[in-house]
Amino acid sequence: MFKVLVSDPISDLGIQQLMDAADVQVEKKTGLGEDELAAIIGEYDALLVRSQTRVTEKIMEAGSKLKVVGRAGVGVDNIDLEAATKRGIIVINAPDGNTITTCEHTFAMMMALARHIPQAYAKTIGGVWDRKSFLGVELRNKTLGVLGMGRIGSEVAKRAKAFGMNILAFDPFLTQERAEKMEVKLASVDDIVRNADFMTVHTPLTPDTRHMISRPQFEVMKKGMRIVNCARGGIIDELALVEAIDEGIVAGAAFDVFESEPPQKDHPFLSHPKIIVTPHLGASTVEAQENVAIDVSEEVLHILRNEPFKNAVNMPPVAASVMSRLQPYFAIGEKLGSFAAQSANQAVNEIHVDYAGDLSDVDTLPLTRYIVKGVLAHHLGDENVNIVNGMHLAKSRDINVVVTQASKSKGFTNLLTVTLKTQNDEETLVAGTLLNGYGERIVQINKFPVDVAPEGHQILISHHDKPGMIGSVGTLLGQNDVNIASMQVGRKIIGGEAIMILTVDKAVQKDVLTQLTTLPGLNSAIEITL
Ligand SMILES: NC(=O)c1ccc[n+]([C@@H]2O[C@H](COP(=O)([O-])OP(=O)(O)OC[C@H]3O[C@@H](n4cnc5c(N)ncnc54)[C@H](O)[C@@H]3O)[C@@H](O)[C@H]2O)c1
Ligand SMILES: O=C(O)[C@H](O)COP(=O)(O)O
Repeated sequence: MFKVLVSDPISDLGIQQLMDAADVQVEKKTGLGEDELAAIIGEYDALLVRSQTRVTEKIMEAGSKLKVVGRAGVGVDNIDLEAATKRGIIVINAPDGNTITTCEHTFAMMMALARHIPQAYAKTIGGVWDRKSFLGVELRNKTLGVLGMGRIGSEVAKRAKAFGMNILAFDPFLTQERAEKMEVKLASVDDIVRNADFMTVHTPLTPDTRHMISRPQFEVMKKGMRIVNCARGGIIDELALVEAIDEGIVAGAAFDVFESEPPQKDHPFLSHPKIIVTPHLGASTVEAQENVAIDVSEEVLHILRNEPFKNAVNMPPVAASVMSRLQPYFAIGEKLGSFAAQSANQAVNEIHVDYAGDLSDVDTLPLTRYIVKGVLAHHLGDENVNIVNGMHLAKSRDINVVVTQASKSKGFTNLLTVTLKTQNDEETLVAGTLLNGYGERIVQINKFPVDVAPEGHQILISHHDKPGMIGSVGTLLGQNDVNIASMQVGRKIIGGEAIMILTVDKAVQKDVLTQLTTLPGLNSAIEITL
């Protein structure tokens, strides 16, 4: 039974599939401090959060069973990604579910700013009928500068066009071609600052974007600018903004987010007549909360059940087209890695993976992660390695991961060859393929061609090719109550070196392997479990 802790308010409807899953127990405990969370996290396999819970290194350290942190939303700045990656904790988010909702909130803020709605509301309900103080401006024919043209920024630009606005857009990844397609004008930050009437930011908070609008930008800013921030506090320098408003450069600002949340009671935004604020409500609609919770619950289930999942924040994204080509190979890739590590059973210096045939023209990194996981898990334990931290663990142990593509596929439609180089410059090679209609097959072990299904308990025997070997191995295993399900023999030349690979029904005792090595002509016997 997997235990999932929900530590922020997350939509019940959205997490219904987790609550309904027979193998999952969901517990909700919101409002916990770091120490309180660290004290209980050890019991849980998954943690679901929004932006309130700070998932710090201390919490991950205490989360000995933690496999995944699911963020029901976009921003993961409340999660220590480096600490998660180091420990193999997968961090996933729900990047699409709240895009429209946040875009609509941006518009609500822009309209409220243009028409002084919060200020007018406050006065009206206070009994003052003031029709003079709140002269607004239209959006029509105004220029809107959009900084960050990702999911939300693009939707904002689309809607702003419907309001008759002209759009200046800046994003390091926005090409001229895409800008034209979206009917926006590609601009620099400086162009926007100097020419826009309204400006809205939709970037993440990074070292690059922190205070990207600060004193130098305010100094050259078009007079009367109105600024909206529904992205992250800190993109716009808060103190410099207040100064710019007081100096008459900026006409007003609408902020949903703060450099520190919640803001201190004496934060200058909270009492400024030209600044309107909401308490980080950008994603707070019924629809968005349901969407993000559904998305994140689905992925958490996949991860807990060891099923392939789409994207993790602490791994590079994989295009759906690449994923659909690679996914069928994940299981055999991991098994080949594990088989190679178990048969080498020595410290590994290099993991060399060669992809051929169908796998020669696709970005195979996600598949390599499974192979590396398979190799390392034999030495480090299944619970300590996964596809998120495998590459990191290999690097930290000075294990080179070398990938080649497009070598000969030896007649197979697809061929994965894993070669482990070990300390004494020895090599262990295992190659496998997915055979149409027959599934996974190991087709080569070291220099010997074989045809073996990689599953269950196997015994890999190295021996001299001579009459009676199969019989003596079979007899000895029979005497020890080990039932053989299948057997394959591989050799290069008659009477030379050979290998035997047996699939047996249960784990083999160590002393049975020792007895096998006493048989005349038998060099080694290794048990391999897949
Ligand atoms: N207020 C809320 O409740 C709320 C809700 C959802 C998202 N957000 C925040 O909104 C922001 C945008 O979300 P999104 O889903 O559109 O993300 P996104 O990843 O789709 O888009 C972000 C864009 O910013 C661009 N960018 C990065 N650095 C930049 C720079 N220096 N200058 C200009 N552009 C830069 C990226 O290229 C990308 O296109 C994030 O910070 C997210 O956390 C806030
Ligand atoms: O990054 C996000 O998704 C937003 O900031 C929403 O945060 P929330 O889930 O805490 O509302």
